[in-house]
Amino acid sequence: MITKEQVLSALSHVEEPDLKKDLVTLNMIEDIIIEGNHLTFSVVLTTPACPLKALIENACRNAIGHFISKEIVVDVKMTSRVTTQKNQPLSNIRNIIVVASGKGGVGKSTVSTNLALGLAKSGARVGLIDADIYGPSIPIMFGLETARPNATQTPEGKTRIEPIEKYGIKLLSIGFFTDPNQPIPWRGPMASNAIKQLFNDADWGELDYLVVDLPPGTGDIHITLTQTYPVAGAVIVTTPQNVALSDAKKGIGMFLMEAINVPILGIVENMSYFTPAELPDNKYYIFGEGGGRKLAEMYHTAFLGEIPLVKSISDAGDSGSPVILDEHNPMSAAFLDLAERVAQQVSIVNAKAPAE
Ligand SMILES: Nc1ncnc2c1ncn2[C@@H]1O[C@H](COP(=O)(O)OP(=O)(O)OP(=O)(O)O)[C@@H](O)[C@H]1O
Repeated sequence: MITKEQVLSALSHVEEPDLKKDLVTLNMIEDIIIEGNHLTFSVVLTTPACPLKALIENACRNAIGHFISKEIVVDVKMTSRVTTQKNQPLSNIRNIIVVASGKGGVGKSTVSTNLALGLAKSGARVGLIDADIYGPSIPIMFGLETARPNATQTPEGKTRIEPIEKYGIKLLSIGFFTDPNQPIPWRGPMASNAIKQLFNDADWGELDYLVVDLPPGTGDIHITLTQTYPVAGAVIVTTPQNVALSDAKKGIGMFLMEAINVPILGIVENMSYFTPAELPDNKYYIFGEGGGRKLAEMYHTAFLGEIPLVKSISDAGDSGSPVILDEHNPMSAAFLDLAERVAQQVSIVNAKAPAE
């Protein structure tokens, strides 16, 4: 008969590749049940979107086989408990991820949308805030142009806004509160207050990740947000052109300023190459090649992936059904990979700076 101690001792040889410690030291092993030669245990990952799930499961099986006996029937349950970012004042929201770009029109909203849905697809509880006061595009991308969230008054006279739920996530856009045909000349404090309301007055419930689609560039919203609600990290979206890369550097520089101090989770290069639908294996690097990857290397941050320029992404965005929802489209897997890489980086940042 094997013992729990033997199991823990065997699993202490399995390292979590990102966190660089063994699973037992990281308290990731739970619910060990031994019945004859049948062993069951759970591995509690730091995110359901862990890209190393299969690898860790395999390593656990091998460790039991190698250090105890190959005769044991091993049943590993891969579960997760999402870690919380440092100093998060909103107790119900574990991690705020901002999506930013230096330049406009590079695909920030497309990435935010598919990232949020990708995280939800892996099993996480996800919210999405469209804080792009200059051109909120999330309502169109979700087919919610005419939606208006319910707002109620609490007995204390406070407004409670109910985020709209669609495709398994909760969302709010600054666009739900404005007339799309009536441009608003946002002044600094007014914009900052409107954004704060989306955080403070909304009934988000419990969230593992709140993704925030920021306006392009660097401005009041970025400063208000990062100073009022510490964020877990920023995802920077760029296209391969030099003009976009140079603006992306300014965006990164802002997050790294001492007064702002937001970790960069990584760089996504959007519209990396063009692939015609009828020739899916052909890649045309029309805007140059490798710029996003070089930028990531320059700032010692993760390169989160290349997303090609394909008509289906644009069509999906326009039709209110984001491309990640279409499992037959290869772009669905590409965005799911992206979501896993982002979740992985959040876990790494949290492990380096555990909540106080
Ligand atoms: N990889 C892609 N392939 C094809 N079209 C794309 C791709 N990424 C984004 N688009 C399209 O490009 C347009 C701009 O994208 P999006 O709104 O996501 O950019 P943005 O950076 O958020 O813009 P803004 O500066 O307005 O905030 C949209 O029509 C979108 O569907």
